Amino acid sequence: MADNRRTLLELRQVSYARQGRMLVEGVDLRITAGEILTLIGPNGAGKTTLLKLALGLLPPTAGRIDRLPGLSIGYMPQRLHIDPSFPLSVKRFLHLAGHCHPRQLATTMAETGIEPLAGRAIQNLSGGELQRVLLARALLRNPDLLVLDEPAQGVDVHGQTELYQLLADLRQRRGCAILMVSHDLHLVMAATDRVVCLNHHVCCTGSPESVSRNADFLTLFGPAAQHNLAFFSHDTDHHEEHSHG
Ligand SMILES: Nc1ncnc2c1ncn2[C@@H]1O[C@H](COP(=O)(O)OP(=O)(O)OP(=O)(O)O)[C@@H](O)[C@H]1O
Repeated sequence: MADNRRTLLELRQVSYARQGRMLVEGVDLRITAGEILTLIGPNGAGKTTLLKLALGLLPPTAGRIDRLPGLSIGYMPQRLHIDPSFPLSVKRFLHLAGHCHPRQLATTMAETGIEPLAGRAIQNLSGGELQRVLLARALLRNPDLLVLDEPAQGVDVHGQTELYQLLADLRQRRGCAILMVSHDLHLVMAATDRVVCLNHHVCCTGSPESVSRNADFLTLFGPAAQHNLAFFSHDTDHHEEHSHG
């Protein structure tokens, strides 16, 4: 991607209300080409709702959302309903979802390390295996922006580290931006350029270091945040080398 500072997506004062409840309130958010931006926040804070607004799956109640014309987005949802009575191999699932060239399918499966799963029934995959298949599906769109809703859910601790490393590699190799929701605070802090802490409204935003020191962040996450800081300090130098600021 030639211009790494190009704005891909911008939300201005975006709100979303449902049944009289304000789920997202006055959010400003800008995603530029090639950056990794992570949304954190407690359960029910509106993170998934905000992703759906950004994707255009929900219409905002107020505010405006601008997407770069022709922007290609790959979305990995938090949940996927698969009919257990309709056996479907991983390869067929990806083929149906991707409408892509067999060579592109093979490359993407290699990139995400799921070749050994090709013939397995999608219904029988473990949580971590399924997450990689869903990531591959999102990549088949050749996205400028990958949107991932809790990509590491159901993945064990070792697998989580690998998954975040894979995301960093994908960004490096493909130059795509990544917007993701995560609860794995300490892992995310090392694997992201910018953090947005959401509790319906944006509580704080900035580099991982600045957010992890922010009073609102510490209030929201309490002891978990302190724990996180201990982990994060190990990774700070490493992260700084790759930071986009
Ligand atoms: N279709 C809907 N109708 C009514 N309320 C909804 C709907 N979808 C979500 N909500 C509510 O909106 C709030 C925010 O939900 P959302 O899924 O965006 O939160 P989240 O931050 O992603 O949570 P989690 O971390 O638990 O996944 C929750 O209280 C949820 O119950």
